[in-house]
Amino acid sequence: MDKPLYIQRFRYHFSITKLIFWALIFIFVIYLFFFHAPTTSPSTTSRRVLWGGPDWESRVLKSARARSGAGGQVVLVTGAAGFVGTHVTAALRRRGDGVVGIDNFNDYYDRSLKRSRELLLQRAGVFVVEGDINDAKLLKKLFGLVRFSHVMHLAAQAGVRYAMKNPGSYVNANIAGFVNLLEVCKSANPQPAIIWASSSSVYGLNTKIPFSEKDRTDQPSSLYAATKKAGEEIAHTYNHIYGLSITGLRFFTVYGPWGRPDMAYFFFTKDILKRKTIKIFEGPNHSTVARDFTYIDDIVKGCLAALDTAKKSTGSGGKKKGAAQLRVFNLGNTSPVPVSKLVSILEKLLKVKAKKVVLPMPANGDVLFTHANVSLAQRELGYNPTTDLQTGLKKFVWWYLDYYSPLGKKSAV
Ligand SMILES: O=C(O)[C@H]1O[C@H](OP(=O)(O)OP(=O)(O)OC[C@H]2O[C@@H](n3ccc(=O)[nH]c3=O)[C@H](O)[C@@H]2O)[C@H](O)[C@@H](O)[C@@H]1O
Repeated sequence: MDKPLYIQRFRYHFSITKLIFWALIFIFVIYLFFFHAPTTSPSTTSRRVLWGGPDWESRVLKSARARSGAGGQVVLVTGAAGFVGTHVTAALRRRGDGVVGIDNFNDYYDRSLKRSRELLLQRAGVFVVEGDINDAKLLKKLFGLVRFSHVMHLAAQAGVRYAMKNPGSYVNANIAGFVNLLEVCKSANPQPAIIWASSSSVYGLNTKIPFSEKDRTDQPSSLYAATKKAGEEIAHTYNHIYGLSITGLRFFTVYGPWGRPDMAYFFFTKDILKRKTIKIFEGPNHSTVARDFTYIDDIVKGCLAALDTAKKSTGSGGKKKGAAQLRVFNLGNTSPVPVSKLVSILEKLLKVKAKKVVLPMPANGDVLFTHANVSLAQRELGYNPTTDLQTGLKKFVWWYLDYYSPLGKKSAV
């Protein structure tokens, strides 16, 4: 039997109201999800309060204290829980410099490895502040507490191929973050001298070998390289306007213990041990792809020599007082090795035959080869790399097997 008309109307209106109500709830949830969810981008700071307070300040001050009798240098190391950052920080500490680290512990790769490196530095008496170089307040606070003589700027979004997946993280860390840091450095009193990590990737499509600092660097083949090249130009500007002393170091495929899991030598090791197939890229017409693999200890020596030979910045409080030092150096190994050779060394060290497939190099920003001419660094820094790939990989593999063994260092953290 048909219901009376007023009941039908009531039901009709009621269901429309219900529909509108749920639609509004749905829109609100979507809004919350997209605009208020904590960001997971690797290079952004989380919303947790990570710094400040008397205890935090006393840890910073303690870490910044140089050992008596040492050079009295006080260094802020950015990216201190990173691969190169950890090694450089530990070396500075060993020789008695005051060192404070800063790292945002982003999730670009396994955070627990970064925490293990932090623990290593903590045991050596270095405090790594958790924070982002884009946080101007934090940087100003640090410079308000400590008269840093140097900044070793190693924080970056690294990796050539990942730039196609997350371009924004490169702009955020390598450009915005660098500018933010330089802004704080230029206003500091005294202004620190800055040493920072550029990259061999700035040589891009350059075919003149070996790569020399005088060669062209205006043909980057990845966004990563473009942001590093931009960093070199930005360094020029801050040197020119504000009298900041700045040294850029072009690292060539750095490898070694405590390395980065996103790099080929690292994940090849992992995959070979797991009997997973690895991909080896080759160039056009089956040409070899090669890298000037450089061992971490050689890079550390280059970084410390750059710091020790850096002249003081000339400005103060944001004003330039005279011309300041501006340098760029290649830090490589001077002997490129084909990726296929890297794999055969790993096979011998791991005593496992790799399952491999050879593929044409995808258009992913990689270059075919790198080869450093380091004569400038030799002359000015006394830089002289001494570790060949076989020796360096042996040390890496020892570390890897120990760290990832059930009873290894990893389980101690
Ligand atoms: O020297 C540099 O400037 C750069 O060195 C490395 O970049 P890359 O040399 O590309 O190092 P890997 O990513 O470890 O690649 C090494 C070689 O292995 C090759 N590869 C990589 C991945 C893969 O699956 N198969 C493969 O054959 C690459 O094409 C490359 O020739 C670092 O990842 C960069 O952050 C750094 O700035």
